[in-house]
Order: sequence, then structure tokens, then C-alpha cells
Amino acid sequence: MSNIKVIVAGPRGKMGKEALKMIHNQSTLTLVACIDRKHEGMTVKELDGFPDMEAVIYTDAATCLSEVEADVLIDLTTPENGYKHTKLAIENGVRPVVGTTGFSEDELSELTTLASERGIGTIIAPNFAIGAVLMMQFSKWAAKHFPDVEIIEKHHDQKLDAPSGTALKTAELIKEVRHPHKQGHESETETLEGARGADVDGMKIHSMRLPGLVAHQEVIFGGHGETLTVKHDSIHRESFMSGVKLAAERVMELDVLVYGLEHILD
Ligand SMILES: NC(=O)C1=CN([C@@H]2O[C@H](COP(=O)(O)OP(=O)(O)OC[C@H]3O[C@@H](n4cnc5c(N)ncnc54)[C@H](OP(=O)(O)O)[C@@H]3O)[C@@H](O)[C@H]2O)C=CC1
Ligand SMILES: O=C(O)C1=N[C@H](C(=O)O)C[C@H](O)C1
Repeated sequence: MSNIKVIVAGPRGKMGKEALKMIHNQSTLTLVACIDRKHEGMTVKELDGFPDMEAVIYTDAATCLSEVEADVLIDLTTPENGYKHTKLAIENGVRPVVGTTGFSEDELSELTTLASERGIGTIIAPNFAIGAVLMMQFSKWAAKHFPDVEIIEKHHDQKLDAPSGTALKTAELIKEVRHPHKQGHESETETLEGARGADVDGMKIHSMRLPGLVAHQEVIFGGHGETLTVKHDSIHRESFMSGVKLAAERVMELDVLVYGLEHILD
């Protein structure tokens, strides 16, 4: 697979910068444009500290996605804008690869329908790190044997959405094998609201936000006289880039939306 023409939305963000660096350093993807909130008409290489790339920056996503000849949109923005960009991309025949988290269930289901109707391959991956995908799969396996489980996710303090997309996806995978039931003492009460975390079918999700963190998750299972912890840490955003590259290549072979990188991993 060679020369996949890519648009990146959110190029100045923490993930966007890393994605530009990755695209610059490999040969199958070519950056053809960026969607940003600033720098209309400038090229990437004109921005301080950015790679030597000729791609033009658009501030209007609709113009960019309808005018630029592109195969793939990589979206790394915010929940609200990521949803709009994904929809626009599908409508314009550009395949979305979406890392942006925080979409509602309704938004995901609308995008799934739209992608199928138009036959446009789409990948929405709450986590592109291969280790995180394995952590989620191991958790699903463990939940078959340990149905009492709590998820603790820890992220940097600039994150907009809580719980993280990864924690929600983990809970969704566990739900496939776990019968809904209340955990803890049947009469337990919270003397401080939120103390027991968010609830998904009785399992709990706790979200921590601190400077210094990147992206971390522990899934803790409790059994009779034992606990099992499945843990993943992204200590650098480079950890997400092999997944972004793989998704941009594999999305070219799809004609529906898939949610989660596990669907394209061998
Ligand atoms: N799937 C995965 O593996 C991962 C997913 N993520 C997700 O990716 C997203 C981005 O994360 P991160 O890079 O840390 O966040 P940042 O806040 O660092 O970056 C977001 C960028 O999006 C830009 N932006 C906002 N609105 C628009 C718009 N309308 N058009 C173009 N650009 C826009 C922001 O610009 P401005 O600065 O001007 O506001 C900012 O540069 C989040 O949803 C996060 O949860 C993060 C890591 C891994
Ligand atoms: O915002 C982040 O940083 C991350 N977001 C994704 C999520 O919500 O799970 C993936 C990763 O955890 C980093």
C-alpha cells in the first residue's frame, strides 16, 4: 500500500503534532492538508517547530474535505468537532480514522449508519496503543472468570472527557461476557457523592486527572482470596502512532465503520 493521501485535523494538538511527525517519517502516507482553527492558507512548514511539509492548512473543514483530493481524514480534535469532521468526511467520500474520544452513543450509532449507507470505511479507535488494545482484550477474558471488576483510568489534566474512551470501551467489552449485577455491599451508601465512581451495569469506573500523567489504566478483578490487575501505561504519545498508521492503511479496505483497533489487528 503506498501513497495514501491524508488530511489531519488538529495538527497543533498533542496528538496532532505526533501524527504529523509520524507521517513525515514514513512512506505509505502523504499529508495533503490540515484542518486547524488558525493559520488559514499557510503551509505546515511555515509553522514554528513543524516538519518540512507543504500541506496547506484550512480553517473550514467543509471546504477542506470537499476541495482537497484525499483518501483519509485523521481526526485528533475535540468531541464536538471530531463528530462534525467525521460526518463531513463520510459525506465527502474521505475515510475517517478517528482518535478523538467523547462521542455519545447516539453520535456513534448515527456515524455507523451513515458509513454503511455510503460504503465509506471508517475506524473510530478509543485507543491506538497496541498495549492498550491487548489490555482491553485481556480484561474481557478475565471478566469471564472474575465478574467483579473496577476500572481506574488516569490521564493528564487537560483531558476534556471523563471517563476516557478507553475505559468506556473496556466496560463495553466486559459487558459482552459479564451479567449485570451490583458490586460491593448491597446496603452500601455514599456519604460523599461520587465516592464509588461511575456505574456501568454495576461495575465501577474511576477517573483521575493530574498534571504529569499521560494515559494509564488499571482493570482490577476481585475473586475469592485473590485479585488480578491488568494494567497499561502510555508514557509517551509515540505509543499511539503505530496504531494510527495501521488504521490509515487498513481503513482503505473497509466499507463500514469499525469501533476499536482490535477489529483490524491480526
Ligand atoms: N485514540 C487514541 O489513541 C487517543 C485519543 N486521544 C484523543 O484525541 C483527542 C485529541 O487529544 P490531544 O491531542 O491530547 O488534545 P489537544 O487539546 O492537545 O489537541 C486538540 C487540538 O484540536 C484542535 N481543535 C479544536 N477544535 C478544532 C477544529 N474545529 N478544527 C481543527 N482543530 C481543532 C485544538 O486547537 P486549539 O488549541 O486552537 O483549541 C487542539 O490543537 C482527544 O479527544 C483525546 O481524547 C488522545 C490520545 C490517544
Ligand atoms: O486524552 C487522552 O490523552 C487519551 N484519550 C484516549 C481515551 O480517552 O481513552 C486514549 C488515551 O487514553 C489517551
